[in-house]
Amino acid sequence: MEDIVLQAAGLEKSFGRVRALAGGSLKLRRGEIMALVGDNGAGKSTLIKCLAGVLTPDAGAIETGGKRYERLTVPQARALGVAVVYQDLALADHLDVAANIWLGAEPLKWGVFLDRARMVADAEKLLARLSIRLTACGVPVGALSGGQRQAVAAVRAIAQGGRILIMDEPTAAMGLRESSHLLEIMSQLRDRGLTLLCISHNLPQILQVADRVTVLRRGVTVREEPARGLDPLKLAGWMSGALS
Ligand SMILES: Nc1ncnc2c1ncn2[C@@H]1O[C@H](COP(=O)(O)OP(=O)(O)OP(=O)(O)O)[C@@H](O)[C@H]1O
Repeated sequence: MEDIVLQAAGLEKSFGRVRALAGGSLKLRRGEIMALVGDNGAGKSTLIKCLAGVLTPDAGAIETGGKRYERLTVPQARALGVAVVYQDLALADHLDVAANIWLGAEPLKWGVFLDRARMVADAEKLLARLSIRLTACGVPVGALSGGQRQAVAAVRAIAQGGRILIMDEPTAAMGLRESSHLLEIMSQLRDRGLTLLCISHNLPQILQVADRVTVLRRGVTVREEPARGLDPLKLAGWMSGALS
């Protein structure tokens, strides 16, 4: 049976005269990587912002956690486990891995003092549970590679309750080795039962890890396909409209 964790249907959103979304839909299953693809301006960012509660759709609905929402606020989306791992990552470079994982949700001793020992122990436990190997937890994140930083941002989202992770171009500006490390981490997170929705322009690369692909064209979801064996050229054809 399909285990749907989030479903969006008929989402519409206009900015003045620009129709960014005109029928965006999406179905996310537990423990899958869904690639969200489309040409520039197809509405991908607008769609994920609606899911994360950053934008209010003009029409359509989002179903998650057994309820239907016509609008979500950011705190509501977070409480429902929807977390965006932003491209700029919003990490504190001078703080170490453990401090970044618990940033804004630090464990306290006697309700007042920062419980550093617990912070490190919990971070290490979580990384081990997710099978993510990073340099020691005491290293400032400013010294990590792009892939490792992205992993820290994803782990932070999970530590703070994220179950559906939205990643916008996670491997953009990364070298080959770094991006393949990150793709590996994404697969591990999927194998631990997390759901990943990932915007990507790099079709051959995202097809290496995605389970399914949603194609947006001019604000409309035109395809939802299994990723296995999908030809990137065919995918590009659906994106541009050269193939219907
Ligand atoms: N805040 C905004 N104000 C006005 N127009 C906007 C705004 N946000 C998005 N748009 C427009 O909506 C359309 C869809 O934009 P969106 O950023 O969602 O597309 P995208 O698929 O993410 O594109 P890209 O791959 O280039 O990031 C575009 O025409 C864009 O210019």
